Amino acid sequence: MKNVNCTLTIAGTDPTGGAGIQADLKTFQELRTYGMTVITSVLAQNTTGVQKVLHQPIDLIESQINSVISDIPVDAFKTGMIANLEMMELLERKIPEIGVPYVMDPVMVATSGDSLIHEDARTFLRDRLMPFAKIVTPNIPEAESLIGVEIKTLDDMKDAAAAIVSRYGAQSALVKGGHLNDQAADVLFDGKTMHTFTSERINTKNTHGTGCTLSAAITAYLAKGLSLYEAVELSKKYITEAIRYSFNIGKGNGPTNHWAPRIEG
Ligand SMILES: Nc1ncnc2c1ncn2[C@@H]1O[C@H](COP(=O)(O)OP(=O)(O)O)[C@@H](O)[C@H]1O
Ligand SMILES: Cc1ncc(COP(=O)(O)O)c(N)n1
Repeated sequence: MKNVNCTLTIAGTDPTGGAGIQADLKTFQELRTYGMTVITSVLAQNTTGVQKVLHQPIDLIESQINSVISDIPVDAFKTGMIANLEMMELLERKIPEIGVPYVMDPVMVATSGDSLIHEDARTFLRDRLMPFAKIVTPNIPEAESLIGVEIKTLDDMKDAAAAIVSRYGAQSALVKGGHLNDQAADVLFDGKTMHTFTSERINTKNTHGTGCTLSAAITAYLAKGLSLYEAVELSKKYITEAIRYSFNIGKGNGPTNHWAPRIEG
């Protein structure tokens, strides 16, 4: 019998370690799961933005997934940056094969403002991959792009979460309020009930990788067998402390601190 819960992220990289695969792996590790990675795109990026991108060949992405699932049972997995249509078509085949709770972080634009996904792939992500998701975790610009409506208030966020579930078939949607000015409230609609998770807004520019970290934490907690509500509640606490004690390094938006949630309880 295996003695650890196993997590997998399918995403792009960040050599400065703040976002993407690297943030996911740190989160998986801190939350005491066995973290694994499939790399979709290799990026040259840092706290100031994205300098270069190389998408991996589709057959190499498929082989990485096969290497993992033919050997080690995955308990929950997430996707982050899936840059183009070909990668999404591959994932449409592979997600049901992986067959465990799937967390979709619909990554579109980095904190720096750089676009991380081709325009034509957004529709595919929404219409073909979203129905597989146990939870999809858009930030406000991503939710606006998904439903085509502007989001300015908490009520708009709730409407967006409900629309994502009812229109596009995700089991649940967490619309994150990090981009609203006066609050750090996230809204979860689980198909039946609307929940709001609120924390104080921390006055910092160091928010590089916050979305990656939050969705990786949800994946880890789901892998450990927690309910969706518990997974989101604990992940919100994790990201709040990781932002509160974020590292003041780099010339742009610094990274989150993965030790903080543990040190501070
Ligand atoms: N300044 C902040 N203070 C506290 N929480 C924040 C802050 N900025 C973002 N968050 C939280 O971090 C998580 C990621 O949110 P967000 O920044 O909206 O996503 P993304 O990184 O995908 O753009 C959410 O739980 C959000 O509420
Ligand atoms: C490879 C990769 N994936 C995702 C993000 C988004 O990061 P954020 O969590 O700051 O929105 C990123 N900057 N790089």
